[in-house]
Amino acid sequence: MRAKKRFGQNFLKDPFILDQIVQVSAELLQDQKLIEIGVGLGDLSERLLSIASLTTYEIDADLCSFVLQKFSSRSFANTFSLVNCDVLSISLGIDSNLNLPKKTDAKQALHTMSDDSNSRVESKKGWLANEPYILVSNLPYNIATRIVLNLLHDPLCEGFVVMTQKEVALKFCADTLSSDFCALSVIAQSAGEMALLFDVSKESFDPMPKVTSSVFRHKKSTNFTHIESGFESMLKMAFSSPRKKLFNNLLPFFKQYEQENLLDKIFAQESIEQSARPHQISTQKYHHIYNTLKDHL
Ligand SMILES: C[S@@+](CC[C@H](N)C(=O)[O-])C[C@H]1O[C@@H](n2cnc3c(N)ncnc32)[C@H](O)[C@@H]1O
Repeated sequence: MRAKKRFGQNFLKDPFILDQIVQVSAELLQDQKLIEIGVGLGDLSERLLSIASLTTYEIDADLCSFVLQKFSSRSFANTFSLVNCDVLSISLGIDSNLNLPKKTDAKQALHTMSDDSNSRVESKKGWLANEPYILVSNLPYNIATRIVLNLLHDPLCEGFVVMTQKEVALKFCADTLSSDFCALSVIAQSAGEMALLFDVSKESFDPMPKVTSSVFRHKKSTNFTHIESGFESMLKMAFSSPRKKLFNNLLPFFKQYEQENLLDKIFAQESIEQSARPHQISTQKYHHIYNTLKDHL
């Protein structure tokens, strides 16, 4: 079976790494549904079936036929469902975009976005299942960031174990003060607990990718509340020039709500130095900044 580059097909062949992924997944899994993105040649799916029933989403019809044929002669203790579709065509039902609200009706936009998000959480519709689930995947690298963001936003995704390029994993798992700390790290920490687990060398795959990969784990916080798109818009501005002062990056965001004076007060109240850079501020402080702005509108 020839790998298709456009679908990010780098198949994980190292049995030791495959077993390690299954082991950390088993530790995370309780009674949730188990879901995988990308069946590939079925090596990870086959091992995951030893711990639970599994639903796998796969875009490539050729791989679906190959794996169904391969599995036809085996009997698994658990049930396997293979869904041939593009996961990104499945509606998230939650607004995860990082676009700024329109300047003309900025105040209205900020309120509308938070109102919408509350009602969405209550609707109990998830991205990849309508019941609590854990996702395990060696992700297609070209869409890995989008997939991880979707999982972080989905209240029904209670956790995941994924492999991405190391560079992406470092961003999602970075802590304040690290040079990798960015908007993705703040979003990840807002949703729950992240842990960078281990690196995987290029040689573990066929075909070999150009870069090293890393496996990381997320556990959704038990008191998870929806991550508002207004908060994400603020983060986008905060990290727009990562080496510049946070104050200057945030000023245009506050200006559009006619609250530039409030930014000074928040910095004083939160004991944030005017010279602070975006990566030096904790996730908690970013929430305080956003909530104080919202309280003033
Ligand atoms: C990096 S490979 C991993 C395959 C296998 N799980 C493994 O570990 O070897 C990524 C898999 O995701 C599939 N894929 C790529 N884009 C997808 C999409 N948008 N929706 C569903 N599956 C996708 C690819 O066809 C491929 O099988």
